[in-house]
Amino acid sequence: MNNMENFYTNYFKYKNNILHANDLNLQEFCSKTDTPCYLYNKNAIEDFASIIQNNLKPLEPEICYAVKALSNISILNIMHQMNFGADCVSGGEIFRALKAKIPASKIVFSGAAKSDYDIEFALKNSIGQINVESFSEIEKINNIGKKLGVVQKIAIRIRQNTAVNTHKFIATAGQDSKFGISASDITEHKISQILSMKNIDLIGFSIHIGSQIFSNESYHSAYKVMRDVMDRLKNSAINIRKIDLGGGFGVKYKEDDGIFDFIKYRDTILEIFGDYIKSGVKLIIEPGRFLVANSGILLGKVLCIKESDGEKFVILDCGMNDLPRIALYNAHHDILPIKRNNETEFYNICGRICESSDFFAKHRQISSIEVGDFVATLSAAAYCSSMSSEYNSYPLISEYLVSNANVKKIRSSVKIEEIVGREIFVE
Ligand SMILES: Cc1ncc(COP(=O)(O)O)c(C=O)c1O
Ligand SMILES: N[C@@H](CCCC[NH3+])C(=O)O
Repeated sequence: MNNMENFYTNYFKYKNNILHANDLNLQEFCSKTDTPCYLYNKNAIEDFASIIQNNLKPLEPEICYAVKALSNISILNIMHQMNFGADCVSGGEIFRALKAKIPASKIVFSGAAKSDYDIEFALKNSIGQINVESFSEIEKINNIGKKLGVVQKIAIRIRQNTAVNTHKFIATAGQDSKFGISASDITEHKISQILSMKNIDLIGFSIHIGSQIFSNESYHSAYKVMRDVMDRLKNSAINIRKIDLGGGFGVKYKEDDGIFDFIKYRDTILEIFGDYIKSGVKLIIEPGRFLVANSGILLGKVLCIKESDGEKFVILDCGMNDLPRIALYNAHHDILPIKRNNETEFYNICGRICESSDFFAKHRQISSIEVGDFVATLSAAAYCSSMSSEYNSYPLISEYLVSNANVKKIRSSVKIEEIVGREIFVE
């Protein structure tokens, strides 16, 4: 694999015109399993992790995987085996990370606003760091810390108010961003107030400007904002021990997409924070998408093919409930039939949900398919299962993990009886 690439093509390949995940024949797999389902490739995740580790080695960052990207506990345990911590945005994600054996000390709790319940859960479990996003949240943590007899380490998330080069729905910076505390509000006076709180230990700053970012300029300008705040506070009593740089590294969804330039990224960090790193301050990064996106596929079956007014429609037994990214962000996902032949056709490939935005691809040329054939939607690991829903009363689907040629189930689908069983029938 090209050291800088993290595309899926090394992990999902045709052999004798049948798509394989490593050495696993996906035609055989789909024929005997419960499609639709997701299938993730452990070898791919490990390789994508090495790309980050190798390129950022000189910085020795602590890597905290952003759990929201793909939150299955077996995936989190792969991250743990690689010595990564977890970036969580809810008590539920902290629960998952702990269940996956990630040490509490390696858990960072981020999020625009946190409930008392979640803060209490975090403090009771002695998590490593909370990235705070408002001054009122700091007071809340201090009060809960007092009640529990805990001193909580926090970092202040700095708001970046200039636009970031990515889809506007996945930017967490810009004028209308709800995330973080404005740099101008982080004054020496505020810092001394925080330092006087007995149940708070202010250990540094954090920033996260959005997701699927390729532009080094976006990182450069955000990290400069962070550095300027740190410089301005040089004479305060703050003892900076952690600089949390967030995640957001862009991945390839199609052949002609760019690749994230980790060397430029590394140089930017060294340029802006080199002196802090030299003096022993630890960096944290929080990659989510980059570690998993191209490790996974969504496997579905063709339920129906029809031609209507000259347009060919393929309808699959999965949909936007399983993979909402296309409907939400007009995202591109490659689609490959499991059995390939020499004929191609242009299809509108749709999900089975009763929404017109439920499609996988419009006018996409792929190898011709028939009813009953299996189809893979690629790059389906980041923000797919974790954002899926039971819309139209379709249960969440199974998840599988392949490692070399071995495949294991890592989540079972549920039965409709279980879903309806949560409801309370009031007549
Ligand atoms: C605070 C925080 N850190 C890390 C991430 C991970 O981002 P990505 O999956 O783009 O690396 C997110 C998601 O945007 C986030 O909100
Ligand atoms: N859900 C988004 C990423 C959001 C990242 C979290 N702030 C996506 O599918 O691309």
